[in-house]
Amino acid sequence: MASFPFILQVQQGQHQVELSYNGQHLEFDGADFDEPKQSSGCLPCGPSSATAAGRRTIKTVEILNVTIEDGNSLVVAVASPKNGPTKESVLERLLFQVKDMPNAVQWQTNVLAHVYKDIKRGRHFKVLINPFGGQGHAKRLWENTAEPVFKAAGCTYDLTYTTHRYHAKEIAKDLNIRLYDAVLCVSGDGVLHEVINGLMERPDAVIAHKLPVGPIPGGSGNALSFSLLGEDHGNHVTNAVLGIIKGRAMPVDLCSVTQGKERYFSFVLQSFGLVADVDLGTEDMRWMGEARFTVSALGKLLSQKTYPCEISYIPVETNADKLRSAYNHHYNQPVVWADQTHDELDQAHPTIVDQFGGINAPLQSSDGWVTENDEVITAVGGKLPWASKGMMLNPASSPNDGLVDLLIFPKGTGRINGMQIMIGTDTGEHIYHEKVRYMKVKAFRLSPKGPSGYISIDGEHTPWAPYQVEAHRGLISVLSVDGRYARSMRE
Ligand SMILES: Nc1ncnc2c1ncn2[C@@H]1O[C@H](COP(=O)(O)OP(=O)(O)OP(=O)(O)O)[C@@H](O)[C@H]1O
Repeated sequence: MASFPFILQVQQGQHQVELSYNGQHLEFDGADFDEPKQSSGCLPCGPSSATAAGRRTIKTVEILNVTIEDGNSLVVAVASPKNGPTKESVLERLLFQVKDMPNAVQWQTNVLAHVYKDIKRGRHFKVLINPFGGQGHAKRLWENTAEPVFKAAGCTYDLTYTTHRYHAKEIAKDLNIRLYDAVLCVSGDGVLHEVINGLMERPDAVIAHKLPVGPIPGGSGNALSFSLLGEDHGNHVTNAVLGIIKGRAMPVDLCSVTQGKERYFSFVLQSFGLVADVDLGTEDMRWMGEARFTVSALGKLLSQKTYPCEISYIPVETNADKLRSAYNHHYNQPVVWADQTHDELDQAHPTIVDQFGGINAPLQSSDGWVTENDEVITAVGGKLPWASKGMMLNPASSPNDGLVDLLIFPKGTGRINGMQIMIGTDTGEHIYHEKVRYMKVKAFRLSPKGPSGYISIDGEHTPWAPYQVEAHRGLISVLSVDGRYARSMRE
């Protein structure tokens, strides 16, 4: 391979421009990005970030494609942060006139080989769109924002609009997985939950569970998207698409949830009490978008309603400061990708066996179970830091530590403490509040004692009956550029 920097002289109208790629950045020297013609064909129109000297720098991860078009145009397609407070990425097509075609073709080949060094270029996706997710904007988000970015990157796809509940699950169960590099859901977490459960229920789950998934935020909560992209970018469609095009398969744990004779796989939250009420009891507030969760949670915290239950768990760490140290230690370790690790499901172990026996097995004292009979405001197990925008319930969550985060707001919290805790969930600081219990557990079992109420598994309404949860390491993979979730705990 040629050595860095790869340099190409091109023309941009009257300007002579030098394109220089050094393996980390692409630098444009002499370009004038202020003229609208330079972003012709961009969807949406690209921002200007030219400096006085006509220099501009684009990171490798932001480069989608380099194409030669109309015989003598070199087009560099990028998705980079726009100027302004949100720093949301936007698609731009930067257009130059080629002066020396053989050199331009060589430059294109060298740059693309490096930009897509560890990742397949021109991936083919199965795309599922829930036209009714969130506030019903998923179709528009796909057509106006996501699709142009995939096209610019040379990706292709088969598209299906979900027409009914469980449609995504049916599709995942029947999908010819060999055709696709990933399944993408333009939806909330509910459709992703269906896809994951569809893949896990297949007779060939041993192979199917390896098909990566990718969220494109089109629901109300978008917990996976926020966890991947962070508080500021979780709702940004172009950022999500960039992560899908340039990401690698990151191993992500699934929780096995057993209830009666059923088993579900959960990747977001298993909630009881207030959080389940907020999740499932606010359908009539869907018009509010993600604000429905905050508004409803506030009302319910003020009411101080409690829910009797028995909770058993196998604790691993119950101290919030120690959880933060462990989080930071782990966060600084090198990333491990799905193709560099083994999970529990392989030809030698073709089914997932719950180490702690599931809901119908007696609790073994040798496993270290602790049991509490009490009333709680809410008890939530989970595997993702963010539950929605401004609601970081499980800040110590890790994609693949093989453990479940368990959060309990006990009875008697009081309104003032309740308000402080609620404010704390914005940044995850609630876990340090004296009235909050937050821990890592190997498994937990929750038996509701009240007459009726909500239990939510990833936003799905499940029966009012005892359930048991344990995590299984790296059972699915999610496309990610960073190989870890966005930072959710302070250093
Ligand atoms: N065409 C459809 N008609 C009715 N329901 C649908 C349709 N397509 C999907 N669904 C159901 O909608 C549910 C919620 O979908 P989704 O997760 O996309 O949105 P959401 O609930 O707004 O988002 P979030 O889970 O982030 O809160 C899914 O469980 C799915 O079964």
